[in-house]
Amino acid sequence: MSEYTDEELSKELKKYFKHNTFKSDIQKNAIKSILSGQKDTYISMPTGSGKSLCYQLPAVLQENKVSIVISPLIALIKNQLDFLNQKCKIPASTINSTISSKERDKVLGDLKTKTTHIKLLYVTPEQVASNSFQELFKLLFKFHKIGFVAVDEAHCVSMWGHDFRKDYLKLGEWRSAYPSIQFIALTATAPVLVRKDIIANLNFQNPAIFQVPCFRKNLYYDIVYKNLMRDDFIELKCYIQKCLENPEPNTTKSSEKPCAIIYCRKKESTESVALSLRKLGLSCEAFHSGLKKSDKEKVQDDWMNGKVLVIVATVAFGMGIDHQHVRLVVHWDISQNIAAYYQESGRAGRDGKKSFCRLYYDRDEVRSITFLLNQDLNKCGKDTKSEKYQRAKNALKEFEKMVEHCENVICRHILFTKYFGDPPPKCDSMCDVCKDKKSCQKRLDSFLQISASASMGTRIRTAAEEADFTDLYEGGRSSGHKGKFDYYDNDDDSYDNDYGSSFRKASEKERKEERSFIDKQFALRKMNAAAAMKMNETASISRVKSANATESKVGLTVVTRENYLSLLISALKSNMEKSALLDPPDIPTIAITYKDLEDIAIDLELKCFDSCKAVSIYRRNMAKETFAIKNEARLHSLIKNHIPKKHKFHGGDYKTIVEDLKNRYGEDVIEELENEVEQKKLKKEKLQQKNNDTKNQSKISSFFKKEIKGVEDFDSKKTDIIENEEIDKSDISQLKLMKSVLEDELRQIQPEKEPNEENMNQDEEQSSKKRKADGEIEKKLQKIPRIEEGNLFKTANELLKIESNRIEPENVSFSSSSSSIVISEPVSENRSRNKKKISSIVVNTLNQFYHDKRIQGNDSKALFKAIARKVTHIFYDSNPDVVSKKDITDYIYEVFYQAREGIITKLEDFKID
Ligand SMILES: Nc1ncnc2c1ncn2[C@@H]1O[C@H](COP(=O)(O)OP(=O)(O)OP(=O)(O)O)[C@@H](O)[C@H]1O
Repeated sequence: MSEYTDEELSKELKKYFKHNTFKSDIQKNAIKSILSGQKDTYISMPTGSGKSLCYQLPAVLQENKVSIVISPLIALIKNQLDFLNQKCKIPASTINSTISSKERDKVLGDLKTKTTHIKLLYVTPEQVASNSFQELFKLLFKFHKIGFVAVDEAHCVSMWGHDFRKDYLKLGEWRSAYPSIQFIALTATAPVLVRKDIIANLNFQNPAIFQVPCFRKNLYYDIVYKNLMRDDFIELKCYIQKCLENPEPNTTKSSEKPCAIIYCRKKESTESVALSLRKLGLSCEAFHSGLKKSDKEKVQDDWMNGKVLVIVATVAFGMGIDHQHVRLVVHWDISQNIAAYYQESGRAGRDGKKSFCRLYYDRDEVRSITFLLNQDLNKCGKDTKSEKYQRAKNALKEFEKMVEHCENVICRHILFTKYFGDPPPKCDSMCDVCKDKKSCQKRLDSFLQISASASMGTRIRTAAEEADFTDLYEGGRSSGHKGKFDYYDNDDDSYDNDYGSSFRKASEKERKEERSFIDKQFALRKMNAAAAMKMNETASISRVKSANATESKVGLTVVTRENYLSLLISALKSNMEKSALLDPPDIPTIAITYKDLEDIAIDLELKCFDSCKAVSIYRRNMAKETFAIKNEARLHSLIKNHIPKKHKFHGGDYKTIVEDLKNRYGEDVIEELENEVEQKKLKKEKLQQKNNDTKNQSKISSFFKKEIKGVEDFDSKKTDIIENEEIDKSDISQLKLMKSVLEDELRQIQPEKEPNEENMNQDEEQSSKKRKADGEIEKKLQKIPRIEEGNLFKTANELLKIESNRIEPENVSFSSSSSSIVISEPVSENRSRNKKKISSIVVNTLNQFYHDKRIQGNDSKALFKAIARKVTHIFYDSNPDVVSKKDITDYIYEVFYQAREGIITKLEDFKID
């Protein structure tokens, strides 16, 4: 190919494309590099920056040669051909199914003649793979008719690209067969990983790389939390109107009118959003794959020509659509990853004028997407190395990055520069964070608080909800939280026409009545929506993982799982608060947020869910976990070892943390927190002084009330502190008491056994076997809080000694299937022996609760006995031929749990499923 001077090149640009200058130096240099014909070329530029010209101009300038352009979509090809043929009068064509056989013959004829006129031939990767194309290419290559091959949307080559296409992968092999042909890869701004993949997969050798920094300084980015919106569509409509304000309405051609795209995740949402906005008087249409072809074309044309201002579409819309005057791109639902978000939002402001990109965020959507991504991952089988698995895993990871960004207060442009490996941008207040960080933090805090209370089943109206969010509208209307009717008090005519003026004229009383009416309507709408969601999509909005698999455990519902999850979260929170009081950390642990506790709980809940086959076991496991966490005196290991997802930046030395806290919460916060820590230390000292106080509770219900109170106090932030009594190891009287309780109990529930030499020897021989079996219980019981090591085992061993005199150990064995101890002897054959075994397990398990002061009061001994007797009888009377030790211990855990929850208040309430 020939070398061109800048001047010559500019002339050609003007001649063929009517542009006076190149859009950027990168565009010009990339074109020059291609024209020099020496190297494969990688071009990465943001959407709208004129990538196509980089190959179109060099293709046009090559005499008697055709350049092949590989493009993923027929629709994209059609757009390009319309542009080239109609607007630029450049001969370009395709040979796909969209053209008639006559046209096809014409194209092939032109390509095969001595002088070829067609400059660009567009094909899909699937066509490249076809024999007919391969033959054609071979022929053209033979006669030196190939200019170069351009691979458009080259990220499709990379497994990590958001649009990966298997057929694109085959291009690398094909490319290797023609090493002398120059290849060009073009993609919108791609992350480093994708760039490396493209270059490797297309077998590029030492390519020339042209990459535009991803920062778009004319785009203003912000995030709005849906749960802070008073009325979604009214606010959305107002914002759209604000963004589409046209300072010169009379002189603007209709095709140059400012317009907007709203992206929704689902087809149904595009319809419902479009309908809602239309009802509010906005010129708006839905666009999605479910529409008839003719309807789609009409909607797209109307939008392109300015007849329709807002198009509400799924993310498939926009690829290859060249509209210069998109002033606003709204993501009504969160994007699936940063690259997609960048590309989609980047369709705004192609003309370089200030434009807006807003993302509306809520956790329900996050849950749905996470659920779907997890489902994809689960479908990939167990081969974690397979490409499918890796892609699914990566998709989940990429989505989590998006979520992390939305729940953080960091410059919105930094999200992109970091992702694409560019240096930090000079944002210059072109995002909500850089414009007003404090206000963003406030909104995020409100969002998190409301999300937390909503997921706990409560709806707390916070002061933050009353905050002023006027700035979201860049001086336009407020979102309604400041004053309910600020909507109606500004001078937006379109709104006044509907409601505003009537309000101004109305008397104060009438206004109040109307306010309350509209308030109710708003509430009703939200409630209806929520109810509908509950009925139809409980699983999809649930926080629990694998929600759709819930019914695989017969009788279990997502709602039940949600409830248990909430209790788990509440237990974690309570544990964190309690442990902080008992053992205040040197630095406040604010890095752990509600979201982190939720994450921990979700994983734990999933473990319980996955590991059990029956509902009852699930319930018991969950109860056990909750109970154990709630009563752990020290910071629970799950919290301790948790790496917070969204506050990673809290890490570092004390100085960094303090700096960060200052930035986030202002100067005063450090002093406040230090005082708080001081007070906590004092409180701890006081507590330790008090720790010998015994409580006067003689009834189960009064003891359990203590626990219930803990839950009730959760929201009011009072912490119910269970004394961390250190039981002295040499406290013989304690041991004696336990021993006497046990002996007493055993006497009550079974006839005294006469020791004889034979069974004494047997006991001796097998006592170690028995201890091993019971080791499993001990392991489980270690989870019960406030039991000092040594002390517990001392006591347990004491108890075992007594029991070993009474139990026939040969009948106690590990079951291979459940690893629980199974008493395999039929009850009918030896009922009294089985009773002993049941009672010993019951007593042994209960003992830990007793020892841990879970059974307290004036007559705790009697209470202990009563519970032991009751539980023993329940199992004995249920008369199972095979009773699992695990069943018994699980049941006891559940009894305590249910009592704490107020389900059991007296012995008669003890039942078995
Ligand atoms: N030098 C130039 N001067 C003026 N306009 C230009 C120039 N180069 C390209 N354009 C115009 O810029 C717009 C965007 O170009 P193009 O569609 O090639 O961008 P792109 O980077 O390929 O975007 P996408 O990634 O969305 O496909 C088009 O309307 C194109 O005609």
